[in-house]
Amino acid sequence: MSSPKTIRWGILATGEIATTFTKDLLVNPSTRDVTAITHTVVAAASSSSKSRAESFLRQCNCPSTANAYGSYEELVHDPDVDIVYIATPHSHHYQNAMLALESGKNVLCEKAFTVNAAQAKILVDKAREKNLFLMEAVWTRYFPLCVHLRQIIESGTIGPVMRVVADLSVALSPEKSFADGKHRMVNPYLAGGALLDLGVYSLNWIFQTIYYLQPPETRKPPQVIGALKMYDATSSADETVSIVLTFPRPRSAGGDAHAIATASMRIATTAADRERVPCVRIQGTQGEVQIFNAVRPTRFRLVLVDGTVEDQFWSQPGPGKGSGWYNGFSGKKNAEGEGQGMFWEADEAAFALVEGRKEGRYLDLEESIRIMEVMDEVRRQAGLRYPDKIETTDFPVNL
Ligand SMILES: NC(=O)C1=CN([C@@H]2O[C@H](COP(=O)(O)OP(=O)(O)OC[C@H]3O[C@@H](n4cnc5c(N)ncnc54)[C@H](OP(=O)(O)O)[C@@H]3O)[C@@H](O)[C@H]2O)C=CC1
Ligand SMILES: O=C1OC[C@@H](O)[C@H](O)[C@H]1O
Repeated sequence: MSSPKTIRWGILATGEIATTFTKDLLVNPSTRDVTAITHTVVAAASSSSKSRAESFLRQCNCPSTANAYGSYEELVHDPDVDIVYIATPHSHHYQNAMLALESGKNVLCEKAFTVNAAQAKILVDKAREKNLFLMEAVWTRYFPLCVHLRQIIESGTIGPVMRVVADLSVALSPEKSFADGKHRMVNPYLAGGALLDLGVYSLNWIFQTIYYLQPPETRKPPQVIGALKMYDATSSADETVSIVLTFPRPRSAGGDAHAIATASMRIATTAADRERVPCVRIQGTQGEVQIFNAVRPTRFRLVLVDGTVEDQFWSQPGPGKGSGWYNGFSGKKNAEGEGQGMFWEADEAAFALVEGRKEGRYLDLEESIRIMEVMDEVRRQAGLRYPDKIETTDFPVNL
């Protein structure tokens, strides 16, 4: 057996998700039966200071040889970096990804991909021009649970999918949690709000079960009707979003499919029992699949019209040890023997590099653009615009 190919990562930014991702990246891939690739971290950069990058590398147990940088520019010029993981707020993705691509680096960029579709298209063009890999890090889509879900749909078990209802809502008490208005969830200068932060997951559940499963030549953008409620009268961050989508589909595929995407940082999906109330329902003519966690799902329920009710479980292998990894504001810690599950998207990026692919298999760049277009349209209908300096497609812009 040939030895695994090691992918050398550079981590751009040192906040919450950068920490979780980096810890997950360093979980031994053999714990999830991946043997052809491994990951290492060769560098991390903080825009605040070199010492912040140093303490990040220590905190994540990165190799002692990893370079710490006090600027993102230094990171993207490190010749040892194969791929840059971008973990800044949404507002910064376009500038940071452009910086990395211009410097010849492959990129895995956190969700939401950019602030608007125009930025996303320019990044995609740049990646193609430079023949580089680029992927949006919607980690949930790479979970084996989601791969299996899509296989179930393709097998016809639930019949043609006619409707998907998807919600990601968390009661965050924003006035209390983010009182000074600076937090990325409510700060318009960071493209904060429910739509880009949470709604993007709801849209991904819908897109992956309706749009992605159509042959590329029949995929058409959905019609969109959206409503946004703003967080407060003075802020341009939304707290609750509801979107109705109609996906045009050939009659042979079941005809048009409907979907409803919702998200909120004001009220939770369910006030009490998250284990019993599904947040995503994928409904076909012969049955449905129910999902109980829209971000880090570990179980789904298959309910068929013949009366079958079956729960299926997927673990997230890793060292866990209740180490306080990021759990979406829940404050819960991962159990002993668990990882977060961000390694699946990292594996997909690594396999793409090894195989010479320039896009991910489970969420390609055209679809990331389509999803950004839906969010643009919702904002257009609701009259929500972020500050010019983060909506711009100019590069470079000092944010
Ligand atoms: N996949 C997932 O489950 C999750 C994804 N996310 C996504 O990850 C991204 C970052 O979120 P998260 O890690 O929670 O955010 P944090 O605020 O914890 O971290 C963001 C980091 O970005 C850097 N940064 C650069 N410029 C700014 C700026 N002007 N304001 C704030 N930070 C800045 C900072 O790192 P430095 O000082 O080192 O440069 C900062 O630590 C978002 O796009 C979010 O949607 C977030 C949570 C979960
Ligand atoms: O990506 C995310 O996943 C979990 C959410 O709670 C968080 O706000 C978001 O950024």
